[in-house]
Amino acid sequence: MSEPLLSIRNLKTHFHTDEGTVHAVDGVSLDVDRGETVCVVGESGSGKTVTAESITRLIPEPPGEIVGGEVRFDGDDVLSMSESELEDLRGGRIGHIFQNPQGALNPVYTIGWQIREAIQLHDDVSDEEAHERTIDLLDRVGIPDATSRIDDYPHEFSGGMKQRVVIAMALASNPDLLIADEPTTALDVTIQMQILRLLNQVQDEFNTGIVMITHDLGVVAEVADRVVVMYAGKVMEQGDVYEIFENPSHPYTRALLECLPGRGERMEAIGGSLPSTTSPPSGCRFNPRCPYAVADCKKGKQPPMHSTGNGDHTVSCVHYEPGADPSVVLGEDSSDAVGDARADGGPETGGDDR
Ligand SMILES: Nc1ncnc2c1ncn2[C@@H]1O[C@H](COP(=O)(O)OP(=O)(O)OP(=O)(O)O)[C@@H](O)[C@H]1O
Ligand code: NI
Repeated sequence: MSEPLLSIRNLKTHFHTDEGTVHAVDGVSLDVDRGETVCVVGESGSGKTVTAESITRLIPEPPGEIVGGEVRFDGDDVLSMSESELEDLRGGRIGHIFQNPQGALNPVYTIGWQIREAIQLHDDVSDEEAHERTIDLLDRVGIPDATSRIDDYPHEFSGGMKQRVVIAMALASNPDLLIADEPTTALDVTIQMQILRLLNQVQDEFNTGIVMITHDLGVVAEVADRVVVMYAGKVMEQGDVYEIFENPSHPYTRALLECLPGRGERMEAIGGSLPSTTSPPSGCRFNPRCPYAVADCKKGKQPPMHSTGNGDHTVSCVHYEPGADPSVVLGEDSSDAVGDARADGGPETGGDDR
């Protein structure tokens, strides 16, 4: 198989604060292929944004510092790039869409001017051609009457239309990778769906890789090919979107899914709160809140990623260690299927062969 478009290995990003060192991202690995959407999910404060911003080194340094790991984009080592190489990458081959379109647009310039700037920053084209492409981009992101709206200022657009403008800017350089951090959170549900569909169309057309950060599992179900579940700076579980929804394996993922309306019986949020980021618990980060925690979960490091036996679905939990019994987490119903798949002797065999 060819190399992924984006490959993050064991990334560690810390913040040096008066209260101590914040381990915001603590050994995260993930891959994104061309044309693939990878959703990064997890509660507030789990390190999703810091992971995304570390990719093109957007985190404020200081207090932030990438203290370890590797980020490769199309084979290039991003963490060793010079500032000018990084500037070429940002808004060039990698486009960013942030949560709040307000912050991404400059209120004193027309949106046409801002998109033309984004085009000409990376492409040596005439004003006339940049103008044509601006209209084309606005058309493509579904802004009606683009020719006349090009001279409007950001405040003349609604929230949904502003986010479309931001997406047009991110697309100005025909990026290979889009990083979208909660791109629809500030928008109402109908607009949200339109924006997600738009990103999907762009992806189909240009084979763009997308990293989508969200804590909305409805969005995940809508757009994700693969899902990475983060908790307290660590990856708890990752795999194909169907696997994550059908066979959620980490107790944390299962708790997250049970919070989805219409899924489990429990609709309340997960009990307890995120551990201290400056002195996280030993063992699995989730152990203080985990109903299945045993002595092994409380010592040493975060467990390695163990295969669930289904494709590339992996989970950082001692109950999935080779030889362990995941039915502790999964309950009786699921023990057959998982035991069979793992082929290391589940308690009962000969159940239905799904
Ligand atoms: N500039 C900073 N200085 C100190 N700590 C920071 C800074 N930026 C982020 N952090 C800390 O890093 C951790 C991860 O934050 P991050 O913003 O990545 O979370 P998130 O998963 O994106 O949450 P949300 O869903 O709320 O956006 C948090 O504990 C946060 O307080
Ligand atoms: Ni965030």
